[in-house]
Amino acid sequence: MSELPDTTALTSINAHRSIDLHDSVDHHALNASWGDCRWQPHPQLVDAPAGGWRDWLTARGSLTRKLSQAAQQSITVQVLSQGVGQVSRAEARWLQQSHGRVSVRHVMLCVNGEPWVFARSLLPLSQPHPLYRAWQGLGRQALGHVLFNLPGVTRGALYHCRPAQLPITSLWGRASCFSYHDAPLLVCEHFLPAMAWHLGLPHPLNANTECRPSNRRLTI
Ligand SMILES: C=C(O[C@@H]1C=C(C(=O)O)C=C[C@H]1O)C(=O)O
Repeated sequence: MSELPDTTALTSINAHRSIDLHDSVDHHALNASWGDCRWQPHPQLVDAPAGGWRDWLTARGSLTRKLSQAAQQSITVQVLSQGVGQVSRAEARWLQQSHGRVSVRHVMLCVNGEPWVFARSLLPLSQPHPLYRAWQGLGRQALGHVLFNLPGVTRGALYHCRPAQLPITSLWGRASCFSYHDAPLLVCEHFLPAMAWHLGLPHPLNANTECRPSNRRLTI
């Protein structure tokens, strides 16, 4: 089977947009440092997430839809980048792609312009992927709209990571592998302080501390 063409090398789709988050984000650093994220199966964290966090970490439906219901507003997808990118060893193992190329999509799921969730999704390119065309055409449409409206897509077990494992301020993270006609697609989602603040979720490290986000925003 021939490799699918993907001419972009970590192309920033929104190069003209500036990101002004709680921390300044060097996107390439963000991509390269992803390997530091330690995913654990749910039972290992079973007692850790307090209060409403458990529900957010274990819900298996569309996160975009759940966020939109909780915020009572529509969610906007800000695409940070999409194109061939680096994957960590753990991610490569997860996708069984130790030598293959992978297309990496980084987005912020935003409410009122504030980033609530950072998501990193990976689609292997080492052989033709049945979701490749839809993936390439996503733009600002949420990946969840494709994944949860396509019969035959299945979702594997959810894994979690503890807060503060990204170069931006992140709270709990969750990840799982979707499968369509045996082709995998890995979706990793990290909850951000603005979401916790607006939804009244407890600070993951100190239940008595509020998750007040910085007043800096994603600017477009
Ligand atoms: C997977 C979903 O799609 C969301 C949208 C994403 C995107 O557009 O890149 C990525 C991760 C998700 O949080 C979902 O809604 O559950």
